[in-house]
Parts: sequence; structure tokens; C-alpha cells
Amino acid sequence: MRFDVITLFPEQFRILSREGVVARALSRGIAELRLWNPRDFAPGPHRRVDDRPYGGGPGMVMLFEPLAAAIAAARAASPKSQVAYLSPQGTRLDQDAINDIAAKPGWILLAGRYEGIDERLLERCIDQEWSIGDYVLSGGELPAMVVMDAAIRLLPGALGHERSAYEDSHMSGLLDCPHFSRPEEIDGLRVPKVLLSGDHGAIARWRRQQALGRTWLKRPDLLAKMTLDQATTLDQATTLDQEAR
Ligand SMILES: NC(=O)c1ccc(NCc2ccccc2)nc1
Repeated sequence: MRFDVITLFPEQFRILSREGVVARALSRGIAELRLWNPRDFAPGPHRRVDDRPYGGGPGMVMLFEPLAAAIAAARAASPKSQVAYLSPQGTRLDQDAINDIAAKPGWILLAGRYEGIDERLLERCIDQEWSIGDYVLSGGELPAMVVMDAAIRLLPGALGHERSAYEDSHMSGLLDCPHFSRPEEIDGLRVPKVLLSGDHGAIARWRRQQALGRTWLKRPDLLAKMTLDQATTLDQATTLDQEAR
């Protein structure tokens, strides 16, 4: 999978190639990253990439021409990739959206700065607009890295243990179950007995019921997406959860 990122701050992306799942995927060729700086496409001696907004108001707007030229260069290098712009005005991403993103051959990600970009870029050059949440950051670079991390970890071979990506909570539409490791007892707090039983069926059931119970208590909105039959086991889970407490 190939990511082309258009950014005024390419140095920020060094962090991805240093350590962790994304760095390993990049070094193994499971994913590729290429950076494009709009300033390299800005004409004239001053190579301007931003200017004041028509109509007045605070801050600066990223100019059409350098971004359009950078996007065209990235499209030429990655003809199968669509262009996605990271902005608070974009479609909210969730795990389903990330799954779809990870299924594509590549993406050209546009990381905006300042107050945003000239609106005509959205008309002429951008295919999709995404938001990682309802808050404003100083730039689209971190959202771009969030999307890359969430998508790359789903690629075959990216995680040491394949199954852990697909057993993730949000992969099942539920929140995650509790996790425990050594020691068995900390300050009077013990590991649930079922996890020490070696009974993998009981353990799997307990984990599922815990995930259902937690989702019901903390994120009932996620349950709205689930079918009725799955939700009925919820009652059992909540009872079990009360018994376990
Ligand atoms: N919530 C997000 O995904 C997000 C994306 C970008 C961003 N900052 C850059 C920017 C600011 C204003 C207009 C367009 C881009 N902040 C948050």
C-alpha cells in the first residue's frame, strides 16, 4: 500500500520510519511513503504557499496553485491513488472507514495548515475529505499519521500476530475486553479465575461477555449497529458482570 503525503512539514513524518508497526511495515515494503512539499511547486522567487483570505479575517489560506501542482505530481507517481484531505469538515472516520481505506492500493493525503486551503481545491483536485475527530489541530500532519497507522496495521504481515488486528475490539464493533498479566495479585486485586483456568472456551465466552457488557455500559451507541440476537446475550453479560464484581 502506498501513501503519498503532501505537507509543508515533511520532517514530521520521520517518526513513522523510526520504530513500531509502521516503521517495520515500511522497511519490509508492506507499505510505502513518499512526501511532497507544496513549497517545491510554488512559483517565483518567494515561493509563496499561503496568502491572506479574500473577505478578510484572521490567519492565512493555502494557495491553490502549489497544492494543485503537488497533487498532480503525486497523482502522476501514484495513478491508482485517490486524494484525501484531512480537515475538521471531513467525514468522521471509524474502524469501518479505516478497513475500507486499507483495502485500496494507495492514498494521496493532503495535510493542510493555517486556516485551511482554497475551496476550489476541493472542487477540482480532492476526492475525499476526512476528519479524525471533532477538534481542530494546528495541521493535518498528525491526522494523516493517525490514518496511516490505523490502516497500515491492518495490512497482511504488518502485525507480529495476524489475528490480533482482527480480534481488536472495534474490529468486532465492540469495546475491548479487560486484559491482565503477571502477577496474579496486586494490592489485593486478583486476576479473574476464568483466565487462569486454561478452559479456552470459557475464556473466549467470558471475554465476549465482558466486551458486550462494557460496550453496553460505556458505548451503547455502538450496540445500535448490532443485530438483535447478538444484543440478547448482552443481558447475560451484564448479569455476569454484576456477579463478577
Ligand atoms: N479533525 C481533523 O481531522 C483535523 C484535520 C486537520 C486539522 N488541522 C488542519 C486544518 C485546520 C483547518 C482547516 C483544515 C485543516 N485539524 C483537525
